[in-house]
Amino acid sequence: MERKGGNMIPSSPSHTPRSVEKSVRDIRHTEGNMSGKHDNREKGVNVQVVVRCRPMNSDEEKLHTPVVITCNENRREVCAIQTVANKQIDRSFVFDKVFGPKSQQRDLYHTAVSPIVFEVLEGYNCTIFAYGQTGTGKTYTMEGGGRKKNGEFPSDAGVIPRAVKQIFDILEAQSAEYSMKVTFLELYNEEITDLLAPEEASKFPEDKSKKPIALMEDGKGGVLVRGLEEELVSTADEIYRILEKGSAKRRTAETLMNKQSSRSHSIFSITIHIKERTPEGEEIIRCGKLNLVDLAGSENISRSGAKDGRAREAGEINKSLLTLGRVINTLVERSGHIPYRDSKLTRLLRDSLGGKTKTCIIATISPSIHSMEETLSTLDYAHRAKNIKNKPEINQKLMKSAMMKDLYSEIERLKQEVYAAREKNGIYIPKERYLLEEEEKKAMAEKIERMELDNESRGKQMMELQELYNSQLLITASLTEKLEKTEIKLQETEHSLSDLEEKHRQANVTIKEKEYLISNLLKSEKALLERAFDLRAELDNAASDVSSLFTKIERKDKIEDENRILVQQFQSHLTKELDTLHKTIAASVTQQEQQLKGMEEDMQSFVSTKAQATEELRAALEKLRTMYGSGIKALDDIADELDGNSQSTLGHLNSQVSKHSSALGEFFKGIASEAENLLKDLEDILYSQENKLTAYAQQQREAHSRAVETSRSISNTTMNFFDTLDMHATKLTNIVEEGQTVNNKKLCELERKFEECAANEEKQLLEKVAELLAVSNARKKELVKTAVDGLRESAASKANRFEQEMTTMKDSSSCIRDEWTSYSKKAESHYVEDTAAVECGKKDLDEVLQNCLKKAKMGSQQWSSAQESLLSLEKSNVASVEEIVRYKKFYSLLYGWQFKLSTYEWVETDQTGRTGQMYLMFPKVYINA
Ligand SMILES: Nc1ncnc2c1ncn2[C@@H]1O[C@H](COP(=O)(O)OP(=O)(O)OP(=O)(O)O)[C@@H](O)[C@H]1O
Repeated sequence: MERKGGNMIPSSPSHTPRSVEKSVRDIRHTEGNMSGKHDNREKGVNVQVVVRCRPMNSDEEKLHTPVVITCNENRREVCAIQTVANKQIDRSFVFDKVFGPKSQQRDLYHTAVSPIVFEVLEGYNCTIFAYGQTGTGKTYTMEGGGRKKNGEFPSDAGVIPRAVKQIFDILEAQSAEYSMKVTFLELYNEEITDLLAPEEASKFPEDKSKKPIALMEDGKGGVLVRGLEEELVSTADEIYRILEKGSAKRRTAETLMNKQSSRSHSIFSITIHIKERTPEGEEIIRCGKLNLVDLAGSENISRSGAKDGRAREAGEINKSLLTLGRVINTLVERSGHIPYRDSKLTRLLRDSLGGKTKTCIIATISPSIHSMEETLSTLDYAHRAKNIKNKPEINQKLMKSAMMKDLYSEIERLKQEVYAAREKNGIYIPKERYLLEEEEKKAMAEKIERMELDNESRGKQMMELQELYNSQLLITASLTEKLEKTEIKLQETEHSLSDLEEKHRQANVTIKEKEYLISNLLKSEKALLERAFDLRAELDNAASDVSSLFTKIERKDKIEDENRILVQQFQSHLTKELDTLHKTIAASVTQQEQQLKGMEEDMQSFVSTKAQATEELRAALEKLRTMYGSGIKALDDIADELDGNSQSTLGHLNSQVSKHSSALGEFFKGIASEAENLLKDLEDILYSQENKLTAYAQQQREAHSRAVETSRSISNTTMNFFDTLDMHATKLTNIVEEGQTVNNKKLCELERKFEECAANEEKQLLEKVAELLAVSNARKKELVKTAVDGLRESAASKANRFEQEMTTMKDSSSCIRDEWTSYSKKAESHYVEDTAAVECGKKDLDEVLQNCLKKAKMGSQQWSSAQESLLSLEKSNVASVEEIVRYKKFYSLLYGWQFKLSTYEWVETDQTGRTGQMYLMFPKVYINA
């Protein structure tokens, strides 16, 4: 097979001005206008963003550095576990592809890069960026491990060698005619260096291995890298050689983070030209380009530890990266002007960011907690970049004949240049270098002129100085004399100097001591200041404590007010209750009085009835007496008559006597029944009186017991109320006491703390400071003390007032209680007395009644016995009269009848002590024998 790459005419559509001019000049036969691709061009294709997390390195593993990044390749998610203020905040990001720490170079390449390579071979321009913090594996991902000694393809080979190998493999498999060339440049401090340029003496002696390359606008919005070396490659091995060559030239600076960290951006470009044949048999060239960009570390420059000389370097790296960020932001936000021109990096990659190129960004991150900040910023950056839209277009295919024609004319032009140079028998110098040298020459001539003028003025100065020298010699002679004198003096002075030196040394020692003291003082001042701040914070705390105390006091006041209101309510309630009690008692007293009055009236009416009955009894007795008198008289008359007419009227007498005797018997019967009725009435009256009295006594007892019950219940309620009041008062006192103790404790604590602090500080400070501090402490102490005292006083006065109030309340309540107790005692004693008096009265009355009854019974018995005796007497009389009439007719004249009345006296004493008398007279009949 013919070595296709070698047969191809090298052409670079973008790296050299010539090739670009050519490509623009050519009439292009455009392919790839298929509808899908056309759509992509219209809508735009998002930049593909891939995240790769490196594994923990040996140092991190040794130190057991915590892992804060987790990668979920299936869900294409990266999760950052962040702890802010003891709270775990997880942030997750989703990307087009995610590769975890265990991912292999091969996996990443096949999943993310291989499809891009196919697109390159289709004729697209594609760019792969590696973006991330230093040491996260950008270079590892792009370049990978070194080539193995036996020439094998290593397993850790990166994207670049794999891409080249894949391209070769595909093209070989297609047996296509192609050529592949690579360029490798570095952007460092905004300067472009060709990493593939041959080693040659440069006009920059400080960096011989590199020559600066300019960026040029092509006038059509594109950028050209002028004079960039392009190397033709035909095997993967060649790629390694080129990479090694380029890497050796890359500038690396040792930072604190990664000893091999790259501080420059590198762009490795592969351009492929593939020869094709049209159906018409015409040869055309398909062109694709792959840019592989390894950006500089994205970390914060201050953290990387770069110093002094690297400041510019850092600035420039940042300039490129910052501009890249700004370009991405502007593209994402679609906010007007895109600042491509602000840095060389963005100028070079312009087409890859929002242009016709297909772009993929590989963001590399570290899983370590120490890189958390940078990792998050990388993830944010990459996530934002996902929204960039490019409008990829297939490069126009060149016709081989047109290309050949162009190349021939180019060769012709170059030939003419060489010829012209040869004709002049000299060395051909490019115009720019000539102009530069001319300028240098001019500058040199000006410099020489300036130096001549300078020389002249220096000669004049020399003359002046000679004169001055002569005069100075004279002066020196006089001065030598003086010197001698001075030397003597000097010796003296030396002595004193040594003294002084000694003193100086001592002074130095003193100064050192003082310096030490001053530094100590400064330290103490600083400590003091810190302490002052602490104190201020503590004072603030104390103030807040005091304010909380005030709030507590206010709360206490409020409670006191509420208590006062409660006491007032209680007072009014008590007054009301007392009023009601007073009224009840008054009502009961009036009721009792009324009952007593009623009783008195009843008694009076009873007494008057009794008096009346007695009167009636007396009148009846009087009547009886007169009746007896008249009866006796009539008997006397009869006896007289009998005496006178005994003889004549003996028979008549007999009948008359029997008549009289029956009349007398009836009369006695009537009197007896009357007396019996009278006595019965008396008895009834007395019984009814007794019943009434019993009922009244019962009523009185019930009323009294009711009154006593009411009084007792009121007393109990009042007692309970007093107990509740007492309990509340005790509770309140306890609360106040507790509050006071807490206040006292806090205040004591504050005082103690303050005194401790002050004592500690006093010890630490020097005398002067101690004095000042003492003064300020005293002032502060006084302030605090006055504040504390004031607080204490106010708290104590409030507590005193409260206690006073409580005592007054207690006093008044105990006074009321005493009064109440004495009143209830009095009422009870009155009740007892009244009950006793009533009982006594009732007893007396009972006794009187019993006496009355007894006497009435006795009266009635006597009356009935008198009646019986009278009747029996009457019968015996009748019998005797009959006897006399019958058997002793003669002797009757000799004997006379004699009646005598025996009197019964009944004395009674009533309640008032008055005595009344009742007389009952019974006739006694004696027969004078
Ligand atoms: N995925 C990975 N697997 C194994 N080792 C890795 C991986 N990624 C990075 N490393 C190792 O980490 C170290 C640093 O990687 P590398 O030099 O590629 O970082 P970098 O991002 O390119 O740094 P700089 O910005 O300084 O160029 C290297 O020793 C590399 O071998």
